[in-house]
Amino acid sequence: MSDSEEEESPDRQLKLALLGDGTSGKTSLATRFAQETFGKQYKQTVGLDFFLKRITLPGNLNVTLQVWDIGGQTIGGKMLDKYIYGAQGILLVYDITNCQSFENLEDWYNAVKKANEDSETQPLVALVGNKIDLEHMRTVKVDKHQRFCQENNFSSHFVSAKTGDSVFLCFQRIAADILGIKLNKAEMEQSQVPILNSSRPEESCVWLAILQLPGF
Ligand SMILES: Nc1nc2c(ncn2[C@@H]2O[C@H](COP(=O)(O)OP(=O)(O)OP(=O)(O)O)[C@@H](O)[C@H]2O)c(=O)[nH]1
Repeated sequence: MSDSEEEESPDRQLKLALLGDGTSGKTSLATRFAQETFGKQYKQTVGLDFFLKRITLPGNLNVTLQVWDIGGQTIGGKMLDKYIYGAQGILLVYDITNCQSFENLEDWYNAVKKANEDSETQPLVALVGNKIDLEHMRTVKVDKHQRFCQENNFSSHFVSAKTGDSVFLCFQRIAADILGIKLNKAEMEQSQVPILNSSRPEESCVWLAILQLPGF
């Protein structure tokens, strides 16, 4: 066998876009996932931020996730279409303690449909209820969340960027769904625990760049 035949095949690359109202926790989810950090201080995303993280799915499949953290203020802006375009996965993020952030997902989803109206393939869409550490302040009923998922064929996720609860699992499930890979129960349970104290040496995390685009 020649050297080239022995070389590993290149990583799969997936583009995932985080959409939703300002303060729903998109940047916090991206940084929790890609950097295993959390900041209490709110700093509005202007335009978009961009993160990369490499994960390994069952079957030793290395996947590099490009996470596009799109600022909540971009809704209605002329760049939003371009940010969404080409994403294989969309995470519609809301804050479970903020009804308005849930109601406004309809507008975000419309923007996704518009950006993809000429595409042959449609992105996989996931509904992500964030801030489950604040369960006692929940104002968006789980029923409502589930109904929205069923009506639109979204996958369903509840996470906390603050504690890390289910954040890795959320990204892992979405990547696996896009690639048609089934995760078994053990794999899902392993990823569900808060990632605050776990070390995952097999994953390398590269924070690439922060693009701050004018006009929003
Ligand atoms: N308690 C709690 N607070 C959170 C969580 N996720 C985010 N926050 C807080 O919510 C605020 C907003 O979080 P961001 O991640 O900046 O929100 P965003 O959706 O990126 O906001 P934009 O940049 O305006 O689009 C910050 O003060 C975070 O610390 C969470 O899971 N639990």
